[in-house]
Amino acid sequence: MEMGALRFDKVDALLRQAGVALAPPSEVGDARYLQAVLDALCDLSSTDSLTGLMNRRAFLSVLEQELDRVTRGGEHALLLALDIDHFKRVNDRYGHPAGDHVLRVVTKRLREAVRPMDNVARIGGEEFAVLCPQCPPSFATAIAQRTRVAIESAPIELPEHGPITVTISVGGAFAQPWVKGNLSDWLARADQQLYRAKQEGRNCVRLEPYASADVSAEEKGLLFGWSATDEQVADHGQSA
Ligand SMILES: Nc1nc2c(ncn2[C@@H]2O[C@H](COP(=O)(O)OP(=O)(O)OP(=O)(O)O)[C@@H](O)[C@H]2O)c(=O)[nH]1
Repeated sequence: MEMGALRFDKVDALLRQAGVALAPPSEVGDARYLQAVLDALCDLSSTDSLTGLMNRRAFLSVLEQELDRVTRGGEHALLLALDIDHFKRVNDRYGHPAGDHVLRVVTKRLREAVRPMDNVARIGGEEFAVLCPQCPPSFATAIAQRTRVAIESAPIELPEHGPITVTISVGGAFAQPWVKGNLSDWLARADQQLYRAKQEGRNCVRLEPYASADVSAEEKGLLFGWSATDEQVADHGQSA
């Protein structure tokens, strides 16, 4: 392929604007340059530019993979939906830049409040989500409360305006092993709990009640076409 036949003016401008500097093809060769452009565009299209978090599109893709893993017999996964309380008032009182500052501080605190393996994303204006893989339901309340407390526990210092108290409401829902899950259903269930948290006073956590799924070997076979031998292999794999 002739590099001269491709137009790079728009992509160059976009990457420069995003602060991405790539070595030119004359230095690294055509193939490596093209790969670097593709990688940079992938990063841009999956990142929220204000907070640096994964955006909704990228998060849905991660969630889909996790659902698949859990459905095939992994451990439970917890999805948290988190929303800043009365965020409109922050914008209205202190201005949009102050609101943006709050979004960045909330991001930092959420990242610090969860495990490195958990995925934090910004999925809407003032709405965040956290995916906690391998999360036994008995840990869920503590994890969700940790995120809530991380935001409430210290005021956020607004440049030019001083400290304000910010709180979040948190809703959570599980993906269960051996249950064929559905992405939009999982999101909707977490959102339902978030709605409950808002209705029941804000600055609180509401998790869906956990129902254990006892799935027989026969049902697993029907769901995934597994044989008893497959299952023995999988069980040995897990306990090793
Ligand atoms: N500063 C800033 N504000 C944003 C951004 N995205 C969305 N918003 C604002 O987020 C606010 C959301 O307001 P509402 O949906 O009414 O929710 P709320 O005021 O947080 O109220 P509750 O969620 O019911 O507690 C609106 O004022 C949006 O303009 C952003 O990127 N930056």
